[in-house]
Amino acid sequence: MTYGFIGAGNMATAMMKGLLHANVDPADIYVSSPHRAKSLAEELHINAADSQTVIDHSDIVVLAFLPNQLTEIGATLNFTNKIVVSVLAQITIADLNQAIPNAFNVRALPNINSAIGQGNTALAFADNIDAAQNKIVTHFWQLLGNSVTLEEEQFAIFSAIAGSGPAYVFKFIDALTKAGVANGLEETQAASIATQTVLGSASTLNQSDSDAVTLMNSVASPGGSTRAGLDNFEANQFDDVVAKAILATVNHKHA
Ligand SMILES: NC(=O)C1=CN([C@@H]2O[C@H](COP(=O)(O)OP(=O)(O)OC[C@H]3O[C@@H](n4cnc5c(N)ncnc54)[C@H](OP(=O)(O)O)[C@@H]3O)[C@@H](O)[C@H]2O)C=CC1
Ligand SMILES: O=C(O)[C@@H]1CCC=N1
Repeated sequence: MTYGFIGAGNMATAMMKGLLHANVDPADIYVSSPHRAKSLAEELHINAADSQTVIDHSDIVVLAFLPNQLTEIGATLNFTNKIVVSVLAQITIADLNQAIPNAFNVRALPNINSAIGQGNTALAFADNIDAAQNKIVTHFWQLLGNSVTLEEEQFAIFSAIAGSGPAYVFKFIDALTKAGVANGLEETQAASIATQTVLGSASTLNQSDSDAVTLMNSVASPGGSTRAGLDNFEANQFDDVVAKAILATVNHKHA
């Protein structure tokens, strides 16, 4: 199986690193982009080429440029009979079928954790995709982590929580780090403590039969310091802050 990437930015790099993490042969990965592709290909020992060559050499073509570039790029390249997987946020199957007719189009919404095989990706398939093609695409995403088929109406909220979500988790880790520094820790030490705490907590929740609130309460000893902190989160309407940020994410329209 050969994999082509049109675009060599943050998300494309995460997916290509994820394939390599899953032991895909670097010789089977192709990438094109105006600036970054060549140096990235040298770094990852994969192939850089012009976009049409990438398409022609690939069994699966992944679109990983910005959403507002679809019409122009779609009009200049020939994707006939290719399986085309777009990760362009907010671009629907109908948009893809219009911009890239004569292809087998798939809409995907991944996240950057794909780079280490810990991705979480939503998928929607055009009507002309058959079972064998569905299997090829699903297998590709399984190499990069978890994937789920989702109604297109739910892509916006999936994108906010799973696609943008890593940024919000990193923001929380940064806030914990800053609080650690403000209270006397050295910065790299504070960052390491905060990161390990988030990593361990997510794993504990993932391996537990409990939900997040039950585990939260299990940390808060009666009359203890955690309850004081949780009360402060509550007084500052932490849930509301998060809900508003997610709503802003969902409602944002790409230029
Ligand atoms: N970042 C993320 O976590 C996620 C991103 N996405 C989606 O992924 C897509 C890319 O986002 P992201 O990686 O963050 O953005 P970046 O800005 O990092 O990457 C955009 C890439 O598009 C390339 N590009 C520009 N013009 C062309 C062209 N004509 N032909 C080929 N490539 C071109 C750029 O090339 P060059 O670098 O050479 O200038 C660049 O590598 C977006 O559509 C976004 O919605 C979806 C889910 C998560
Ligand atoms: O910020 C963005 O538009 C993309 C979509 C999800 C994550 N990054």
